[in-house]
Amino acid sequence: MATTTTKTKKAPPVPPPPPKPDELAQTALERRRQVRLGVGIFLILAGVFMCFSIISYFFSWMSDQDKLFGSSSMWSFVWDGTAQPVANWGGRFGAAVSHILVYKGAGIASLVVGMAIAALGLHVVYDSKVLPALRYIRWVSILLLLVAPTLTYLFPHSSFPLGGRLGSGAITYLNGFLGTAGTGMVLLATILFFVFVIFSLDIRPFMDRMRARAAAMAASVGPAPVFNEPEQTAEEAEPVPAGAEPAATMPVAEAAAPSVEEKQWEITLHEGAPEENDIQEPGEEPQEEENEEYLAYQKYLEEKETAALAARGPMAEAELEPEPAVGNGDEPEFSFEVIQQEEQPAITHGSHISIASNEPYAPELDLPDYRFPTLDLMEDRATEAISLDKEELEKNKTQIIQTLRSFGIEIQRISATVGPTVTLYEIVPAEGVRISKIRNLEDDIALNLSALGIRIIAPIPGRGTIGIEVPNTNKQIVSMRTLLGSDKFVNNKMSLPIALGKKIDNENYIVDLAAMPHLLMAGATGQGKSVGINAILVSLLYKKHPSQLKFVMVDPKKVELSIYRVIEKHFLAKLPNEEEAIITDTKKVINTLNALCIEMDNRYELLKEAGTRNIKEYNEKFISRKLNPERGHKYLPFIVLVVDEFADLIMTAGKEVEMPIARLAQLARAIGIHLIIATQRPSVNVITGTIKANFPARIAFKVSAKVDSRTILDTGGAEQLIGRGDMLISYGSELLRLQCAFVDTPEVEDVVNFIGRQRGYLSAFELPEYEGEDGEGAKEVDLSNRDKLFEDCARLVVQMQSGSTSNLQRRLNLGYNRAGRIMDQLEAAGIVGPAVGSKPREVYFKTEAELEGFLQSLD
Ligand SMILES: Nc1ncnc2c1ncn2[C@@H]1O[C@H](COP(=O)(O)OP(=O)(O)OP(=O)(O)O)[C@@H](O)[C@H]1O
Repeated sequence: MATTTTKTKKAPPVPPPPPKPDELAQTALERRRQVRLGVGIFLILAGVFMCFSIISYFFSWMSDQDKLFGSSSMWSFVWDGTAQPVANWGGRFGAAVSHILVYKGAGIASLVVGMAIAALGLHVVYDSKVLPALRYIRWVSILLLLVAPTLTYLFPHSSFPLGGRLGSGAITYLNGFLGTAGTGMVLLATILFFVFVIFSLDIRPFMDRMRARAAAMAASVGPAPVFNEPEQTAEEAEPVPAGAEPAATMPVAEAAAPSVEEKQWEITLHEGAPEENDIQEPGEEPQEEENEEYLAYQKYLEEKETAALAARGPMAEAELEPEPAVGNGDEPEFSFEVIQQEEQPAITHGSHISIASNEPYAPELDLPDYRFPTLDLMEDRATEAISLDKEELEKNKTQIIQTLRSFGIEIQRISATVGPTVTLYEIVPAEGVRISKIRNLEDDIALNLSALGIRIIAPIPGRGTIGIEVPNTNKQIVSMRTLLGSDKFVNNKMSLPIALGKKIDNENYIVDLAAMPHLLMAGATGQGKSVGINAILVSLLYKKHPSQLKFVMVDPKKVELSIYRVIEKHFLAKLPNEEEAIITDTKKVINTLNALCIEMDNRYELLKEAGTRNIKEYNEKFISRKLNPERGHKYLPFIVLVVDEFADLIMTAGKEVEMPIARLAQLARAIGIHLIIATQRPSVNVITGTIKANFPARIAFKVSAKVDSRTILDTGGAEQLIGRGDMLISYGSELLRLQCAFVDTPEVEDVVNFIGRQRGYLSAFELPEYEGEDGEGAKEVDLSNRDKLFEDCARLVVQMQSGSTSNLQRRLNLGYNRAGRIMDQLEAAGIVGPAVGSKPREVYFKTEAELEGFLQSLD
């Protein structure tokens, strides 16, 4: 059987494929990395070895030097295996290296050579640029050249070669050339030169400060400055209107934003149906007019702004028109902006006052570049104007006539005024109908008309008619922008104009807070208080320059006013050393209120000295440079204290808050401190008699019960409001229904950010320091100079066993400050304990007999 063997043919060995070019590159890269690593580690070890050897040279140099000098050459010393062992930690090689570097080289300073080599090794390991090597060489050389001669110069007789040959050689040469003193000076000058170069020091600010101090000292002994009689009237110095540039660059009249033609929408219902033409749709023509003028005005502002930016150079223009971000295929777009902050000198309040000039003083020059917020920051709500429903008017009119007839009241005439949220039907009753009859039927009429929030005004003061207010089905939002752009707002001469809203006849309601002079706002939660506060604050921000107005903000709810934080350096005031300008902590509120009381007293002193009766007269005198700043006179900005949620403060701090508030409310009007206090709890223990007596202007938003309305306004009506900014304001003898202007939080944010982005003062306006009663920085009380009523107060306190300042005030008819002073004296005498929050102080004497004995011992 034949066998067949199949020989499998061996395949020839396949050569490995040639490496691809990028693989080659990769390998070369890897090899380079490894070489670098090796060299780097070598350098690090060499540097460390060198340092070790040099350090040990300090201790071993004497014995090793003998052995080294005993050898025929350095070379044979290092390589001679039979030579005696050396003490250097680096062995013979280390001893030889350090001998060369220290003894023959630069002494101790040679250490930097070892350190530099190790550092260079680190750079090589981490693959940094080689350039640092050159930098190292430069700095090492400088150090060696400086340190070696200096050490030799300072320790010329040291046995150790501190400066090495380099040091001794240099000093010997310099001593011969300049003498010892000259050498010292050259060394000092060289060291100073390098210190200034290395640390980039600049002595010019120091020199400037010294010069300024010298000038101030010279001025204080020089002649007093001359204060000129004014040529300009106070009116010319009036504040700049909203939206306008400061008066220095643009006259007030020119700067005025366009006025809005006020329109009243009145229909008169003659014998039934209203005439077509009687009704004018709100917001059509006037709105257009306003827009046109407004746009022109905006264009003017923009042009001005562009010109100003152009004047500031190319960087500023870049801010105006940022380069578009360039996107590339599917890569995400990436753009960045570098905001260059111009270095500006710090501005403090009244900082430009020392300008020697005959010109009237202009407080705005503190921040001459300040731009008022522009109207475009406010949302345009013109489209939200109502379309008046004639059917609704007709229906309501018929119902009113029929209801009154069913109660036996005939009417002569009825007319309607359509407001933003309610329509006022004015009725003239038939002859012989007594108004008291209608007033008595108020509830029944309201029930029959069965509309929510009906309010009857019988009679309308000064009109002799009876008013019935009926809410509109479609309510109009009152646009803040319209109010701020209105002629009445822009061109008024009020000190603190606030645009509150629109009256029922659509007239803009703009009043002067300075004349009010304080404002109390109350209403149930969610009815528009915060919007109202924002409307007031925004109005003031549109009208006042940061030098003319400061706010003290108290916000126990912590969220409502925090938005205004960004204008701290422009418009806010706070206690010295206080971090937060918006106060949320009750204890700090008490201190701030008391600080405001001190500010008030200080201002009264200034007014008295100036012989003026109020802040307006005082500032006018100051502006016309009739008051000397060196005698403490200064321009006084208005201060507006805003408290959002007063109830919270009263609940936690009670009298401690109520007393300074009442004091401020009573007295602060003349010196330009005004209060705006809001609460959602209109109860009698929050809005107390004292508070009410001092707040003649009060606003009520919708409340839940008539009693609350009475607490706020002393009359009912607020319970019938319809919410969402519908409000009643009691001011003077008037009680008006208003629709509050609407300003949304993002709009407020835009306004404050617009201001906050601008250059402000160095810090917030500082109120006077107030030391709390609780002993932090305890006041020094002089018991030898006790108040006349000290003993009476002591007896009263012991009788009542309660150390309460307000008790002293009430019982002995004392002022707040005096009662506080006496209480401090009682504490210093050890009759009462320290204050603990709002609680009365502890009385240490239990009986009057005990006290009498103590009082005699005091005498
Ligand atoms: N003038 C207004 N015009 C239109 N809507 C308003 C107006 N005022 C308030 N509103 C509406 O009512 C809501 C609540 O208003 P706001 O926050 O001012 O109430 P509030 O009384 O401050 O409430 P709280 O006491 O809880 O803070 C607003 O979000 C807004 O929708």
